[in-house]
Amino acid sequence: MSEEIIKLDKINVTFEQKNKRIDAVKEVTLHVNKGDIYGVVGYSGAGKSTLVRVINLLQLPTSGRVEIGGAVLYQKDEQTENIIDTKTLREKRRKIGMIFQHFNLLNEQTIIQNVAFALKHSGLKEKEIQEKAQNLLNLVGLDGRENSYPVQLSGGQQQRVAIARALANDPEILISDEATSALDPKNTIQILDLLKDLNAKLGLTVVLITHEMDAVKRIANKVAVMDSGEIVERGDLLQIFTNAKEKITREFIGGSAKAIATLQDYQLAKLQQDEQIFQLTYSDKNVSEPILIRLYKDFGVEANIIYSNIEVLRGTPVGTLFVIIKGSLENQKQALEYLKSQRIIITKISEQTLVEGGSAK
Ligand SMILES: Nc1ncnc2c1ncn2[C@@H]1O[C@H](COP(=O)(O)OP(=O)(O)OP(=O)(O)O)[C@@H](O)[C@H]1O
Repeated sequence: MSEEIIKLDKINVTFEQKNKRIDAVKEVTLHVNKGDIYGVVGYSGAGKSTLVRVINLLQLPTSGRVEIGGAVLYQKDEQTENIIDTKTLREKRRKIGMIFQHFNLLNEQTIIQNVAFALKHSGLKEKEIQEKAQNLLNLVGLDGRENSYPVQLSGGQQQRVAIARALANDPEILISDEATSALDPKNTIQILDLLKDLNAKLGLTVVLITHEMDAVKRIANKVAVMDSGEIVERGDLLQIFTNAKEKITREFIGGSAKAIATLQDYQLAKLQQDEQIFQLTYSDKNVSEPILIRLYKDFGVEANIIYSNIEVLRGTPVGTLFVIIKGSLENQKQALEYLKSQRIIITKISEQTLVEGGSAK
């Protein structure tokens, strides 16, 4: 079984202001396996930053339990509050790197000095610090730039420095809080690919906070959707993309999920008695196979495509078709069995699904 490196249980964070109480995080349980790239998406104000700051107790929860790498950092229920001692907390925090939208580099220092700064309390000798800082810069693709100053670098390069700095104390976890939000599309892709690379090379667990589903699609294996302080949906990337239940998830995913709204407005009313709508999702080698032609030839079932889309999830093309299948019930049943045998995920688009997802814009 995979090891759960982050275990947040029943986390609540409430901010009390003069006349106002803000429940920023409500009863959130989030478990992240070692080696996951776990995307947390949501609109601004959903509570994403507050939730991830709980992981290293930069934000103390109002109640709940925080366990990181098997150590309980914080636990509070009605009777008791237990928090790990300051010294151990400081050590634990060093094992959790963080990067942000703003790179927060020291502008008067060269980039190698910026990285070395994070090693000040590492116990290493000055020469070892310099060597390690250089290796980290090499790791993030900045060899040869060590004596540049932050202003001499592009945004993407500055974020690489911030990543090298975040990795200085060999963290097992990296929290990325909107780290690509200020970057142009090309740099965004490069930084995301670097995070994926570090995840593969170092076994680094990444928590990726973002409002951009494209970032999640590119590198995450799991995703949670936050809305008004709660996680409203979560799962494996493919599962969420093929079978999102919540309207807000569909809004984030766009593409085929949005097509459901169009179906409600347009297609469903036109269905004949011997017709049903299905969403077919297929990946890998299936993508190019002429499956629908076989449905007609082998099973006498007509399949009329009303929407098609291809997404690339973690480098794998995933196709989605919405089809109206027409034929006798028995033939339809056989055709669906055939599709299943081809490892195609079939979701019947029922009236209920359409109503639930229908108002997505
Ligand atoms: N220190 C604080 N004091 C009071 N309210 C806060 C504080 N920090 C966050 N909040 C409020 O908590 C809610 C959640 O904010 P949070 O920053 O976690 O959301 P977010 O999903 O990360 O959005 P963004 O991407 O805009 O940061 C918001 O209503 C915010 O105004």
